[in-house]
Amino acid sequence: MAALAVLRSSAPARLLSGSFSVHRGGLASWQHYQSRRPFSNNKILVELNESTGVAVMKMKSPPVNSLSLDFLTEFSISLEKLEIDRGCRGLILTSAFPKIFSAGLDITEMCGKSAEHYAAFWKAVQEMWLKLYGSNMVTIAAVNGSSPAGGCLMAMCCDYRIMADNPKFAIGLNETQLGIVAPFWFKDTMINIVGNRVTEQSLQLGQMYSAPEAHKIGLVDLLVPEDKVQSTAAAVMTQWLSIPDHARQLTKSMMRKPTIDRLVKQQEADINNFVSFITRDSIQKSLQVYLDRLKQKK
Ligand SMILES: CCCCCCCC/C=C\C/C=C/C(=O)SCCNC(=O)CCNC(=O)[C@H](O)C(C)(C)COP(=O)(O)OP(=O)(O)OC[C@H]1O[C@@H](n2cnc3c(N)ncnc32)[C@H](O)[C@@H]1OP(=O)(O)O
Repeated sequence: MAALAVLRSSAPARLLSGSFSVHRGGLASWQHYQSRRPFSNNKILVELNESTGVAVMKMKSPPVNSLSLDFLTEFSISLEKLEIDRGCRGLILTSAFPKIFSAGLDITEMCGKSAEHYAAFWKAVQEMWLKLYGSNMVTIAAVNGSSPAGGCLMAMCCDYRIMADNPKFAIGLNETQLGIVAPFWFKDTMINIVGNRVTEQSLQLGQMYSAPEAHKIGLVDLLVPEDKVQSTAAAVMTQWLSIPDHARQLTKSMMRKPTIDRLVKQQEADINNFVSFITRDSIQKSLQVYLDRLKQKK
């Protein structure tokens, strides 16, 4: 968080616009952030409304917004651009697809690849978490569909979660169902929202909660009809932005810094842990079985 605060105060918006090709239009128009990365297929659509200072980030990686290395890299770059843009104070994170917010980490990135690939992938997952959980902006997740594991983590990183009131949509950290283990920083993020007891049970069982259940345990803050998710997110954002930025940001930092520092202090060790865990034959087998089942369910 401290690192992001420094970035924000030291990079003038003019410089940002120049280096990242941010095109500014009239007051009422939406701005489109175009990524220049050659490998980018624009899996993330970002629209910044200059008059409100609110950006809407829509995940758009078919079919299910799984978090691949490319996706995560593009996500972190997009987020960093917004973070250092003084004209942007709030971020609404949502999905371009009805029914799916995000399917979580892309399982194919964790199967049958090299140790180097796993290390790069895990670093990208860490970066996504550090940037989103440590953001100075007001962040609101407009959860318009199911959101297992890494998808749930993204929503949990936000300051407030609004979910579509549909019992068919589920959210939770289901890692144990795949035969894997949610890392300590996933666990800490959940504890900070729902407390130790609920987290322990959820993680052991790999529990997915329907939208009403998630609301009941406090994993999501508000349930609204599917067609009201975006408008409600905008309305809640207005409330949050009425608080002076410096006071809100310092409070957020005070609450989240210990959790963030814990990973920052052992980022390399956490990558090594992940690589040695995911390369075990038994873990590779579990993931492959899970993936095959997913593909066969149709
Ligand atoms: C000792 C301590 C050591 C610590 C080490 C730490 C290790 C921790 C490692 C990792 C943490 C992991 C985090 C994760 O996020 S794992 C991912 C968990 N995600 C899931 O379980 C979601 C699985 N998907 C679903 O449940 C469903 O797909 C759905 C509800 C998201 C959507 O359902 P539906 O609309 O019916 O779509 P399909 O199921 O038909 O899927 C379409 C298509 O997409 C593929 N797919 C789905 N999810 C993923 C995914 N997460 N990754 C890759 N691919 C995915 C699916 O297979 C279909 O493919 P197709 O048949 O080829 O079309």
